[in-house]
Amino acid sequence: MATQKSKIIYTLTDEAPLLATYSLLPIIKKFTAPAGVDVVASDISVAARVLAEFPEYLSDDQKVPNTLAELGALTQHPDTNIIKLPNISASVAQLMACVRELQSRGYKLPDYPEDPKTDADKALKARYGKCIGSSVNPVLREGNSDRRAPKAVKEFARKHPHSMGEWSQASRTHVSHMHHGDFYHGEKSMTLDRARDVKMELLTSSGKTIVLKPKVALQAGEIIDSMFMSKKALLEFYEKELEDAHKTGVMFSLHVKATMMKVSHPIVFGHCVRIFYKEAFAKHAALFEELGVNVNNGMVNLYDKIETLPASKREEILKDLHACHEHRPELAMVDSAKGITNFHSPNDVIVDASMPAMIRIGGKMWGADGRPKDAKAVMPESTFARIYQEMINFCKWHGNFDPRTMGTVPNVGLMAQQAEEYGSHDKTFEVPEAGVANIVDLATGEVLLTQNVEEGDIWRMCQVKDAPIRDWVKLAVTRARNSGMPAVFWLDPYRPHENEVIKKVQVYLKDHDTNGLDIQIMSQVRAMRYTLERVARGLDTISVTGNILRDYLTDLFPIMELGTSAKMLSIVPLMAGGGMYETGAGGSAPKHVKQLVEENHLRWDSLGEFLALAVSLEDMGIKTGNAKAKVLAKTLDEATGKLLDNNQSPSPRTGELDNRGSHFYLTLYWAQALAAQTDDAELKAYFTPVAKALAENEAKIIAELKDVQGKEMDIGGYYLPDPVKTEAVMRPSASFNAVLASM
Ligand SMILES: NC(=O)C1=CN([C@@H]2O[C@H](COP(=O)(O)OP(=O)(O)OC[C@H]3O[C@@H](n4cnc5c(N)ncnc54)[C@H](OP(=O)(O)O)[C@@H]3O)[C@@H](O)[C@H]2O)C=CC1
Ligand SMILES: O=C(O)CCC(=O)C(=O)O
Ligand SMILES: [Mg+2]
Repeated sequence: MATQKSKIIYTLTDEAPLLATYSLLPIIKKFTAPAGVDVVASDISVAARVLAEFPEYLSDDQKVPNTLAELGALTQHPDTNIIKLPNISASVAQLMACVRELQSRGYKLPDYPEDPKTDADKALKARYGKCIGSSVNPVLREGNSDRRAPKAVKEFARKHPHSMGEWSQASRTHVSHMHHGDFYHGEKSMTLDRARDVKMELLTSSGKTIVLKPKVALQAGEIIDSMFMSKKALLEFYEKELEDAHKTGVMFSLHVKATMMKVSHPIVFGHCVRIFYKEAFAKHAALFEELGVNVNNGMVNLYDKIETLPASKREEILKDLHACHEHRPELAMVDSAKGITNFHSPNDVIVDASMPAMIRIGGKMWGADGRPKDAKAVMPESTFARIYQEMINFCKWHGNFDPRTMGTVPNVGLMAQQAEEYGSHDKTFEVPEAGVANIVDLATGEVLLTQNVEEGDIWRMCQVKDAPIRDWVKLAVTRARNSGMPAVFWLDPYRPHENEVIKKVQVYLKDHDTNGLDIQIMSQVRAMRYTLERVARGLDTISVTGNILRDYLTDLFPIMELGTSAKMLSIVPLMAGGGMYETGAGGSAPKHVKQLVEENHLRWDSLGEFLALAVSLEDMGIKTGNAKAKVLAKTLDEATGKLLDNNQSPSPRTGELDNRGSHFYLTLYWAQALAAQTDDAELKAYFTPVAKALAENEAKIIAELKDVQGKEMDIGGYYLPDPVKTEAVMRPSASFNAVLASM
């Protein structure tokens, strides 16, 4: 058994990245073994997390360890080296589908109690709640984020530009956000003078005290914020924007981040759906209540619930819903062929990926007729929505970006220890009664931050600890120094939270030698404008941002520059000294699974995995003095470069080279690079015959990989695919398997 020092943990996740792993991981294991590096798989899929949560319902042979908790603990160990692939951040609908699948496979899990009445059901729902939304990344991300396009990838995009839509100056596409009553406008923030335990409590107008969060332990120097979104202001905002879109004939498109903001954004989403279908919801209020309809989980929830009704009642409801469309704007579609709108599920349209996709094609979303159309992109919370409007303004004036010439925008993101809004879901509450919402020192009774709130407002507390900010500033200076690029902190002095952050940044910058570096602080909109003026001139600029903008910008710029964020290098230097290497900056591409199952073609690009593995091996080589690991890293990078040069990344079209074919070419080039290098004679000797065998069998292997395509495939499950069936599908070339087996 390898020690922690020579171990790389490779996560098994969900959907397309999991399928790709069935093909890639066996290859990686064969290549790393001669360097004494053990690559071990660790299952953190949504299915595995559900099973780990409910051992008492399972037979002994069905029980699985809580691998996520184990990995979380390992992030605190200096030798830890994790390669993390994207995983599903499940909506309620996805969780329920996963549970149903597991039940059908003989796992006697309890049903998910959507509308719990008893205490037992409430407890069950809370346990399932741990598996919903973004519940993996915050546990593993015990460091800040360094995401960038590697040079070879950027060069490739310059030489082979992806398609970009036209931006017309007459485009009516725009962003709509709230101008009052949202989290931005009432925010209060402070830096803690000393460590304190606090509680979050509501003193209601009727005289009750409701403790919403009994205890949060805060550290000295930590920044905390108290903010709320007014329900009244939100509803007025939706009404106004729906009216505006209808009157002006522009399509309505709602963009939220219900995965990460798993408590607040489903509520924000649900209000929009209920206002859109106001009349139908009013007419059927009692019935919907009885059925437990909850459109915070999307219209899919309503459609599922009414399934149980007699056909005539169901038809009446559908007719009434339909009638609402008459006086409402056209809705953007997620799948126009299937009639699935933007309101179907809160996780279908996720801000970070959906806004760049829209901007990339010239400011269009898909209409019900399957055509791209101008849209009103509705993002209620104004804090970060404004950056998109700024980019749209720029595109309308200057036209779309040109991947051949545009500069690059790497990101250094404040992420560690559940920083800022993305760590706030356990401190987010829908206010049950009007009153005063206080954050109170438990020991002294001092009220630290106070807000006046009304029934239905969403109140939350955010935290960011001092050490992560210090580490983030250091990472920014290091990246600016190593890249020679100017670095801009995107921080808004008018926003109380960011004003506190600015004070710290100014102090911590002094800890470093910044001589000759160009480091500035600008509010988001100015930072966007400044960065875009440089981007258009081919100049590079590091964005140094908080956690939300880290997420947003690391899809936004890569999608413009590279056509996808899957090609990003995404490093998390763990604060305890280890490393986590994320693969790309995108998600798990659910559409890709469908194509594999229907046509046996997997268009997932594993470039993110190749890049992550190379830095993971390099890091291990440096930290443990394993020279062979360094050689593996260097040759892997050469192989990746060659794969790009030869344009052998997966094609989206069935019948052409797919994920498995690109894995073959990577294997061939990696073996050839190892055979050609002279730094390590043993590796050279080991890989020379492998390279020869792979090259000799190239035509046969590629033919075998191509021949299987075009037919339906069975992988035995979606959330828990059958390992034997999936391996057979993902490793279909007998000739390739034979070469690997001979190693
Ligand atoms: N780090 C993480 O764990 C993350 C997880 N997620 C999760 O992923 C799921 C899907 O999220 P979504 O917002 O749709 O974002 P995705 O990034 O999964 O999908 C957007 C589109 O990007 C393209 N894409 C992404 N990765 C690749 C790749 N490696 N190769 C080729 N194309 C790629 C695909 O385009 P095309 O269809 O044109 O091929 C895909 O449809 C959700 O459950 C979400 O929570 C999201 C972001 C990060
Ligand atoms: O954890 C998630 O839900 C998504 C993460 C994400 O989008 C990102 O880190 O870029
Ligand atoms: Mg993201």
